[in-house]
Amino acid sequence: MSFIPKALTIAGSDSGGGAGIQADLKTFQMLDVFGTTAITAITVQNTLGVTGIYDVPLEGIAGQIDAVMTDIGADAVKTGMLSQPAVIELVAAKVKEHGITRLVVDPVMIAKGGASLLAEEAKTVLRRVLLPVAALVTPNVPEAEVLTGREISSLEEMKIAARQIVEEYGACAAVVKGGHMEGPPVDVLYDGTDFLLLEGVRYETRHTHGTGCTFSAAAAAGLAKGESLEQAVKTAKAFITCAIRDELGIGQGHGPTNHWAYSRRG
Ligand SMILES: Nc1ncnc2c1ncn2[C@@H]1O[C@H](COP(=O)(O)OP(=O)(O)O)[C@@H](O)[C@H]1O
Ligand SMILES: Cc1ncc(COP(=O)(O)O)c(N)n1
Repeated sequence: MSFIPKALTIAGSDSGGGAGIQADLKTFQMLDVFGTTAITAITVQNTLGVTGIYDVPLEGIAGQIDAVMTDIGADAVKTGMLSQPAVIELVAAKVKEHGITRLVVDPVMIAKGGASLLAEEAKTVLRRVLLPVAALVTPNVPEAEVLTGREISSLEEMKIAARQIVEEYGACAAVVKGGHMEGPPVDVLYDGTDFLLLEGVRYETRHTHGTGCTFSAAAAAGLAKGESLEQAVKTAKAFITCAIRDELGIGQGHGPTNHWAYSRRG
């Protein structure tokens, strides 16, 4: 039997299928990685927004992580919605306990519809305990502003934020995503030594629900396959660009992206 790369996502469930655990699993599958899950919260969600959040008890989250790691294992792990400080502390402890090194942290804070997915007091905990064990952190610009306490309105300021996340908070690398900036969406990777700009084309569409989840899951899939960080984020950028470009038109609000598009591209 040939080697099957495996990735674990620790994140929230999106009943609408576009973000969270569902986006992560679809992305892993399309990139030939076997996906496993530890669900942190169940959101009642569709393309119009989030109308309920049910947190999974800590023992349940710990149990899922242990069940996966002690049997199946994971070549990479990613985190999404962690919602509460105690969940972040637990995940950081489990990362150390299981010796997880390829950890992608997507610091999910607010859903596209505006619902808060991370408690206010959790933001400092995230910075203090999870960033130091991350191989890659993938904030969008508003998340990078919260993490660094800086306003970001230019490419230069995105670079400063990416460097701060690595040099001050201890992550191995950070990519600050430019989807919320004006003009072409450029993402900035800092790996502790060099900057890499991931250039993109902006598509005018409202179907961008789950773009951050999908990007970070694709990066985790690349790391699970043993790709270099640079290769993994380049593939992630291509994957999300195709997924936004070939919109599905599902739902009445911010619809999901197209997880088939990258492998079906011409
Ligand atoms: N309209 C768009 N067209 C093309 N790429 C986009 C668009 N919006 C976001 N992206 C890309 O999708 C990814 C996620 O972007 P972003 O919106 O910044 O994060 P999040 O989904 O976490 O808010 C990034 O690679 C970004 O450059
Ligand atoms: C369970 C869950 N996790 C993450 C997001 C963020 O995704 P987005 O910012 O693209 O709406 C979400 N809406 N729901």
